[in-house]
Amino acid sequence: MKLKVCGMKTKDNILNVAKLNPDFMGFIFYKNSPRYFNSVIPELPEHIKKIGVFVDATYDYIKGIVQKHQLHGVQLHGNESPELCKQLQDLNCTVIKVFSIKDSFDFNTLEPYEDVCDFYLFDTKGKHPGGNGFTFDWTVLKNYSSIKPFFLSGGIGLNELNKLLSFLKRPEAVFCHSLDVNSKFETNLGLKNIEKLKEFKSLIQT
Ligand SMILES: O=C(O)c1ccccc1NCC(=O)[C@H](O)[C@H](O)COP(=O)(O)O
Repeated sequence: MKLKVCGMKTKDNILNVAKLNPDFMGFIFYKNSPRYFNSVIPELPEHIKKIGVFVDATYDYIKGIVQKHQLHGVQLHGNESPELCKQLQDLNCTVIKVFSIKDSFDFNTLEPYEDVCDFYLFDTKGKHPGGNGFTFDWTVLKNYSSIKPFFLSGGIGLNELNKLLSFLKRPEAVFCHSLDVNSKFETNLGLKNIEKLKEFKSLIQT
């Protein structure tokens, strides 16, 4: 199972997380987030994909950030249109379209995005567009009707491990490509706990 660590902020912490070799690292380019990234991403090993997180940003803003930080992909947390996703794919960017779930979800909503994004990411619907820190009912994914690989996100931490490992054995997890973690591994906003991440990574990869 692949791992994305999201909401990175400071140089030392970014470099320490990078030593764990996650598959993706996420940087939030949404000014209202306490994890807003407004700095320079230090050089990372090529195999760690740099993902920019946006909420209802314009094409020009996203394109500017992608070019400035040499991002591999974008993660879209707002009401971005399929047309915008297509434009971003044409930039040679991996597009991860986020859908937030509370108690239920109409998977027909995904249909217009099928051909214009590379991954879906299922997060928990809460007060904020992301980083809410609690899980949604993963059994909702029993109705997942696509074959597109998805990221599972929202409140995932070490305490969720047993539930997570049993979810990953279920048929509805067959297209689960990566786990996305954030606030449950923080010592402070944007600052990740390396030991906890190391433990989590080893447990999801055994
Ligand atoms: O984390 C944020 O502050 C944030 C704000 C606005 C949009 C997205 C944001 N985070 C994106 C992520 O990928 C998070 O990892 C995801 O929402 C799960 O977060 P958490 O529930 O804290 O594990």
